[in-house]
Amino acid sequence: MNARIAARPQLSLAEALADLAVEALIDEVELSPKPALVDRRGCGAHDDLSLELMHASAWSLWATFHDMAAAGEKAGQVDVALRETLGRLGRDGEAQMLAVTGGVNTHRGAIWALGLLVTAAAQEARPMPAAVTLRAARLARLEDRHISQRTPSNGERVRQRYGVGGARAEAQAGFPGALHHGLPQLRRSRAAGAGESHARLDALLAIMAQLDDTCVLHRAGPEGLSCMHDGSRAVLEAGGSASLAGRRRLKDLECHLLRLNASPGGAADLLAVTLFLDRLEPTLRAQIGSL
Ligand SMILES: CC(C)(COP(=O)(O)OP(=O)(O)OC[C@H]1O[C@@H](n2cnc3c(N)ncnc32)[C@H](O)[C@@H]1O)[C@@H](O)C(=O)NCCC(=O)NCCS
Ligand SMILES: Nc1ncnc2c1ncn2[C@@H]1O[C@H](COP(=O)(O)OP(=O)(O)OP(=O)(O)O)[C@@H](O)[C@H]1O
Repeated sequence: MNARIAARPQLSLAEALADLAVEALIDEVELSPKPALVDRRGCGAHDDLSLELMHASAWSLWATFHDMAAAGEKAGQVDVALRETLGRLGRDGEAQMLAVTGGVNTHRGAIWALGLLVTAAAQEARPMPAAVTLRAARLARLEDRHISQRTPSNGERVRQRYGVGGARAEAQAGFPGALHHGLPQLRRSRAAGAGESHARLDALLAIMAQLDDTCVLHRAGPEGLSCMHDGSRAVLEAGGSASLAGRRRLKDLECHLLRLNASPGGAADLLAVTLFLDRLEPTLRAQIGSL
């Protein structure tokens, strides 16, 4: 069981879920190396992000995740009223994040994905990954009437230009990048004897090998996306990040992504989702006890 959680035996369900979400974000950013992303070595392809900023941003989101989970628990079911409450909490969370980071987007995609998932998890008697992602998808498919007509986001521009789905479609489909790629690879690599960091890195690569990541498309177009897909697949096919051949290919992949200024931020968010889903049921069973 997780030490931080174990030290607080009286957690409510919403508190335990907020802890899990923040912890998934911290573990994602701390994982090193990660190709062209912020990690303990540096800021990857980003000149406006740092490890410290990512930590401060993750911690600042605890209350947002808590309130989303509490809203899910109170509502008890998926409906438009809950979707609109989440929209409001998500926009407030984004504003809080931007206040902490001085206007830099550190975790917009993560607020969206983990926000839906903590809310869904709060409603599941037995929060197994497939059930929680399905419920989160049902929430994501509902329309929020209060979404304002803001200036198009980077994701919106890229979706229109290249006809890809992005963060919204990934959630509406039940997070296949995490459920069908990240999580199975994490568990396969562990079962094959890889250390935990290598297993997590392999999970990230399995996500990167297939995701239409709008962060990459926005910064480096289709060339960047193909480089990410092909390069990640090459590492896994060479034996994964724990093998020498895999590590050589990982180095090539990072050089290539950095040259293109491409950063797989969407894949990083889905790694956080993968870590969240991996721990969800066992942690809540140990922590809340009533599952
Ligand atoms: C859906 C969101 C992420 C906006 O997405 P959009 O693509 O328009 O914007 P933007 O480019 O700013 O952010 C997208 C982010 O998603 C991540 N991402 C990119 N590609 C993908 C992908 N294929 N799959 C998953 N995540 C991705 C990246 O981190 C990226 O930075 C979200 O910010 C939103 O709609 N918020 C409104 C408030 C709301 O309803 N909140 C609900 C909280 S649960
Ligand atoms: N370790 C990480 N390193 C970099 N980005 C990450 C990391 N973890 C998650 N991300 C995600 O990547 C996104 C940031 O990417 P990016 O800076 O490309 O977005 P942007 O603000 O839309 O675009 P840009 O800064 O290129 O104009 C965040 O929404 C965040 O959720």
